[in-house]
Amino acid sequence: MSTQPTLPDPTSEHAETPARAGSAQSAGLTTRTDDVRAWDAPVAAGPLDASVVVPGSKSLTNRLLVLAALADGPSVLDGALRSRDTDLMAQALRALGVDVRVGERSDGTDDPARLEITPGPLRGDTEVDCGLAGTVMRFLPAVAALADGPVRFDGDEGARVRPMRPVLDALRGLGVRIDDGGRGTLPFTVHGHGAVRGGAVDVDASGSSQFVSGLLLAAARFDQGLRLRHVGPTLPSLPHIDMTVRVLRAAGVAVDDSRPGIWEVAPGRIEARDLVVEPDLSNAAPFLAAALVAGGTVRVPGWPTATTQPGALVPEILERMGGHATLSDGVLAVTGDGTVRGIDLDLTPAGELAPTIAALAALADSPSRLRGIAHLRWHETDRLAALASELTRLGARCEETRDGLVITPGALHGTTFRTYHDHRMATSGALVGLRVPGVAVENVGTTAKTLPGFTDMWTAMLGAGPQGAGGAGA
Ligand SMILES: O=C(O)C1=C[C@@H](OP(=O)(O)O)[C@@H](O)[C@H](O)C1
Ligand SMILES: C=C(OP(=O)(O)O)C(=O)O
Repeated sequence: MSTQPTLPDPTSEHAETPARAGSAQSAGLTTRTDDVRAWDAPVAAGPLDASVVVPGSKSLTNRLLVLAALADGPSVLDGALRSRDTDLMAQALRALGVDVRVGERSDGTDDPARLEITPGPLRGDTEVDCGLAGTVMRFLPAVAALADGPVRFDGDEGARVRPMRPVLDALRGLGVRIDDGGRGTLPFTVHGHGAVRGGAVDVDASGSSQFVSGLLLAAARFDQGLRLRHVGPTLPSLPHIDMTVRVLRAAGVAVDDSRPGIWEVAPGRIEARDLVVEPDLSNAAPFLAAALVAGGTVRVPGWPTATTQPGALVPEILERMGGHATLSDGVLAVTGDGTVRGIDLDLTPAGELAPTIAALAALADSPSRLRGIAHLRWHETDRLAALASELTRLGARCEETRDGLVITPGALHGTTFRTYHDHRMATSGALVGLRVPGVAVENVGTTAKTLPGFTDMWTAMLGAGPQGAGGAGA
């Protein structure tokens, strides 16, 4: 059953996730594209009054690209996100024989947010660069298994510690040969032979919901379809799995999700569709949170009335932290008066919001506890270690628990805010910098993973540039 995201019962308990090998400081120290210069985060001069146009959802763009690549005819995506993660997805699909090109506006100029996708026979003997994108490394192995030869997967150094074993073992159970040297991580080779038998698999998705989504997305193209049962102790990011179910159904695929933790996808055609991508509500979060830190109002147009994005929880969370949120004519407005309240929050359904909420919590008038996010140890970096380290260096107290963080605000002072190649660490540093002078965000260019133009958008929000601009810059 696909539902609107809701916050869990505050009394629920969570199982432990083992510590990541290597600390946030050592994980993924180099990438091919990052700009390591620090960016002086601007301090808000007064209350905000801004509208911010947020580009398309990463999660929807990359799902819809995969489905379009597997569909029975050409599709057009409008409002698609163009960022490192989505461009890597497009590039990988091209390598697999899919025609993905940038479309045009009615006046004949290029429209970067319009992507035209024409499927072709899936080719092997090629390579996929996953960068640091969980959606690329978890969504494409099942697609590669349908190709006609070996597909070699690799990515950034930091990507080589992100878990892949549940996806690789599940595909093996469905008849696919994969070489990963026994590591259960990148790099690995999927030996596609044009078809996947399919059938029933058990998957422990407590480490990432993407293990489930990545198998469901291609499952209609398996000979027997798929029956996937989650067997782990916890299941993070359920809204992202609901999103997968929703986009599959919109493409005419029969999915049964009526039993909790079990998904059945019937074999059949994936219908080509022309679709418009919703704005990325998780990327909207730091902008809306800025209204609480600086006071004033921040508006985001194009806010969907019904969505499976976990960012749908942002208004409720920001209200609990002292803001006021209204949705009118598709515009979400968050107003604050500079007061930030501490919160006790189970973020199991929406772990990708944690860096933003943790930054807010460091500026609050009372301690906060974030729970249900043990799996963040396996995100772009070990986010629990990274947040604990950077918020502590700023002068707050931030301690890791077995499944989250306890944050006690303190007298904060400027420092270099280290970002560990994590786009959401960078936007969190910017948020703290609105109130704390002297915060320099290291490698702010890492925001290009999902939000190129972040620094221009941020300074525009503060009134120092065109409102809602998303153009050049980081
Ligand atoms: O399927 C997706 O698009 C995503 C699922 C989530 O992953 P986890 O379940 O690993 O948190 C989320 O954090 C990530 O940003 C995007
Ligand atoms: C966890 C995230 O990304 P990924 O899709 O790479 O897992 C994220 O964007 O917060």
